[in-house]
Amino acid sequence: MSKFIVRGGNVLAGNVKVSGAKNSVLPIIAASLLGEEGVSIIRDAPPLDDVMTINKVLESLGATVTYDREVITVDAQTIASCEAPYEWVRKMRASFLVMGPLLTRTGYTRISLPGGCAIGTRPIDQHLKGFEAMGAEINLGQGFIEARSQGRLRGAKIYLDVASVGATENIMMAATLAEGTTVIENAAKEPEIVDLANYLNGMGAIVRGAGTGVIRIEGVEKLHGVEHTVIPDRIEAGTFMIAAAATGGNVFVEGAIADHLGPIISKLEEMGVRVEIQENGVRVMADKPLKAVDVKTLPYPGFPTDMQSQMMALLLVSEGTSVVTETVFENRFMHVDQFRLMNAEIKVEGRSAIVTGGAKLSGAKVCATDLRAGAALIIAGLVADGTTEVTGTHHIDRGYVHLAEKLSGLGADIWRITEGKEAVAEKTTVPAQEELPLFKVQPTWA
Ligand SMILES: CC(=O)N[C@H]1[C@@H](OP(=O)(O)OP(=O)(O)OC[C@H]2O[C@@H](n3ccc(=O)[nH]c3=O)[C@H](O)[C@@H]2O)O[C@H](CO)[C@@H](O)[C@@H]1O
Ligand SMILES: C=C(OP(=O)(O)O)C(=O)O
Repeated sequence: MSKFIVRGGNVLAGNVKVSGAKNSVLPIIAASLLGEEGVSIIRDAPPLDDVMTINKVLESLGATVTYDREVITVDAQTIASCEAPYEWVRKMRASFLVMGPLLTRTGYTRISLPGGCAIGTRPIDQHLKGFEAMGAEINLGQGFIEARSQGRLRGAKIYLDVASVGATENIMMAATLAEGTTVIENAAKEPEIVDLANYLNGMGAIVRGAGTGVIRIEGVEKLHGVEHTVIPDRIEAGTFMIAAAATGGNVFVEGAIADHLGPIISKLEEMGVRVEIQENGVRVMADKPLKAVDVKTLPYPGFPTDMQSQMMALLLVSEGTSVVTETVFENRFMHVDQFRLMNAEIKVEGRSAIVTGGAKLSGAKVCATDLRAGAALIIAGLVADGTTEVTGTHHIDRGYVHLAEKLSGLGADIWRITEGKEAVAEKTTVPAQEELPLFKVQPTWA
């Protein structure tokens, strides 16, 4: 049992460095399964629990994965299994991203169904629709999804009913080794999609249009390992920017790419925060009372759902009433009840939350109901009177590297207690690899 203890009242100041993006590195590691020749080297890979989990998935498939000081190497020349086990897939939805690479490389895959999770039901129909359009046969049963193709997948035109990040990535990866051209319409445009496309192109794929609503992929026969540096995490950057603004601070967020943070910068400026864009990062300065603003989450380049709860924490201490509308996930207001424990006044009406600003937040015992809710509660703790204890730290460890140390470096009074001791989890190594059978899976059509 572990928890963060935050004593509110300190103004954040100084410099904080952003780690590599969780939502880039996870699909990139999955894409490494496409490398039939050579080894991939992935730099700026953050030491997150999610990264360790996907590495375990790859190891369970027979790839050799090493992790050392934010550098991952993946040797996927030999694949021993096409089945991603429940043990790992249940821990993290992004494990499902191995389906596209495995299916296109070997013609068969069986993956445990990723469960629904706290923030919404999160169906995978668009991923499956894409694979089917490319000629795969899909079977569901006993908690697994099985996909097989007779011969190589075939390029197809696929219109996504929702601009799903995961479906765009999975289909894009599957299309790299398909026969002919695949066109994904209404594709997601997130910077992480562009990072993945760059990685795939480095492996020898031909992907064009990533970052726009139409992505075109020409299938090739074979891909190889490549060296790649992951982009900085825009959500982590945004979290520090909001923490700085909430405390009336002056913080330089090193590595933040302003182009990826458009809606966050705009909203902060509307509220009266000064944001200075520099070559290697973004400075946030808040030296006067902040104004309430309305926020609506949307797919990129709209306001990210992954920043909604942190933004709500900031709106709680701004002047006036704000309306926060969540359009991406149907159940992403669970932090509201936790904020209420801290004396917040928030009314939820359907997909909108009406936030009464000017709250005198008071420290309380609260629980992180998901990853970003955890960060938001810590931000609220930074400005609350007294002490806040945040449990549910396993959610936070999925997506933030050394959060307590980074905030302490900015002057926050925050520490972590693990099993009664003052400690901070260090996660820099992948647990020892279990013995795996080393036979090579051949494509079903070979
Ligand atoms: C590892 C990763 O990159 N995670 C991010 C990714 O999640 P993820 O890729 O799971 O999110 P999606 O973009 O797929 O989901 C967006 C919406 O589409 C719906 N949907 C999705 C797929 C599908 O087949 N059918 C369907 O209806 C979902 O239920 C949701 O309402 O994008 C989300 C939206 O920006 C972020 O919050 C997550 O942090
Ligand atoms: C929802 C998130 O991630 P995931 O899709 O990995 O659950 C997130 O990063 O906030």
